[in-house]
Amino acid sequence: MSAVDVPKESVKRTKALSGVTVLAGPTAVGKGTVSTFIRDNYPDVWLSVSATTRQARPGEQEGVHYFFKSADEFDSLVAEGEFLEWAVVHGINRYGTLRSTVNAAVAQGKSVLLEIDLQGARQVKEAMPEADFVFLAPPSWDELVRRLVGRGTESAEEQHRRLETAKLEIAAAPEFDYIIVNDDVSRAAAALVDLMGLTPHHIV
Ligand SMILES: Nc1nc2c(ncn2[C@@H]2O[C@H](COP(=O)(O)OP(=O)(O)O)[C@@H](O)[C@H]2O)c(=O)[nH]1
Ligand SMILES: Nc1ncnc2c1ncn2[C@@H]1O[C@H](COP(=O)(O)OP(=O)(O)O)[C@@H](O)[C@H]1O
Repeated sequence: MSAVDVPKESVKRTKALSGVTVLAGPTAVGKGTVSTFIRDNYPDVWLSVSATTRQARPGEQEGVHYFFKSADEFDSLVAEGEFLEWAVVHGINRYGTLRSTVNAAVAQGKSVLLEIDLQGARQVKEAMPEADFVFLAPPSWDELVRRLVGRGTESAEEQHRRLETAKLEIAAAPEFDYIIVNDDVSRAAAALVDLMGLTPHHIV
């Protein structure tokens, strides 16, 4: 796998705060890790809980990590227009953001964060162009490969497939308003929270 150039950090605000921030980025860059860190350390951020057809993993709770749905339940939600966006991610499972939960949080003045994939980010951009779009980038291509391999949750074949997708996702970085490099989880989380107009406190 040949190395590809990764984008540099760019967090200078270029548009008005909208209350909705979309975080996307390539596989294994640390989207889940940064989101979990934010959920645990920044209660002022309202982290959207997605619906998914994938199986719950040990320790995952309904309504905290995801709303777990059967394929039929997911179909009904799609048919009823309940999704702000949804996509098939990594070829198998469907994931989507429920319109009602996001709208309710926005109406209450919450700072909403959606951690979704690139296909979903593009759909939100169509529906809510005023939202803030943040791309989470790896410090380097080699580090992204190390994180994917180090996580050890995919077969070698699946890792290869995800890295091919990651190249396309990295090429889409210019579609985003801001870029945060996930070099250090607490620093990247603080940069994101700062961008969302909230006070990033320092955790020792
Ligand atoms: N489009 C979209 N993607 C989502 C949503 N929720 C999660 N994802 C993406 O789905 C992918 C898989 O997430 P997850 O099931 O946690 O698996 P893991 O990232 O492989 O541990 C990640 O790329 C997430 O960004 C959503 O509501 N919509
Ligand atoms: N800033 C970081 N430095 C080093 N390792 C990281 C960092 N952020 C995440 N990781 C590790 O990289 C791997 C992929 O992170 P994960 O959150 O699962 O990625 P994603 O949700 O984007 O697929 C995990 O093993 C995680 O512990």
